[in-house]
Amino acid sequence: MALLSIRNVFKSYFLHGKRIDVLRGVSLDIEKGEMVSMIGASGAGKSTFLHVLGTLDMPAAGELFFEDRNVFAMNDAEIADFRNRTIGFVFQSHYLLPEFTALENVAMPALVQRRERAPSYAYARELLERVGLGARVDHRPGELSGGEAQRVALARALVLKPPVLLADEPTGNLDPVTGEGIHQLLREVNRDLGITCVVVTHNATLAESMPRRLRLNAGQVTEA
Ligand SMILES: Nc1ncnc2c1ncn2[C@@H]1O[C@H](COP(=O)(O)OP(=O)(O)OP(=O)(O)O)[C@@H](O)[C@H]1O
Repeated sequence: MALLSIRNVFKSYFLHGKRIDVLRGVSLDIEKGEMVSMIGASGAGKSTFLHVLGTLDMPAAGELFFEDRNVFAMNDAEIADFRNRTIGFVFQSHYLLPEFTALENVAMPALVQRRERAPSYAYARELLERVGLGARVDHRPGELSGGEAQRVALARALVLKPPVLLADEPTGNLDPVTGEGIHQLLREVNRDLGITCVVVTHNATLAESMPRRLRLNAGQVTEA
């Protein structure tokens, strides 16, 4: 059984009386432990796809299964709980809280969503060491480089130990060398922690380095 299975998903936007059909019957299986890249032209719908896959947005039609669980059939509270337990997100912007340290930012989801205290700090510190920031735990976001801030965001996305990580242009704001460092970390997260990763990227070289490559075009997802 696939870890994630999307079935016949449709999603349109309506703006100023016009309808944009972004996802037009997308079906896709992602197996546990896969490392998948997704490319596609600007505006093709990659972010839309990732948001639907991550339950941040609901489609007009279609199904999402996580193992044998029918996710879109759940109520809102169940979907939110599913998302918190299952999916880590990294976006193009890091969205770190400026008044908190790197350590506090990474621990935040565990503090807020799981109401933990000590264990989350220990694991948050371990994750910051894993992303090479053991010496920056007390820095606030304004005291970090762009690449370092994105590494903190990656550590934060992992603190609840999600089985799935979705990354939307995680290197879009970074220079190529720093971006490659983030992709390397994503590969390590996939290999060492066994986390299933889907990475949307404009960088064709990085996309091609992933074991499985998808393309979003004309509302359809195909193997690239
Ligand atoms: N909230 C919205 N309301 C109306 N149209 C939207 C909305 N969000 C996205 N769109 C449109 O839907 C299409 C797909 O957008 P999406 O952000 O998913 O594309 P993308 O492939 O991620 O693009 P990019 O690579 O430029 O980030 C675009 O044409 C966009 O203008």
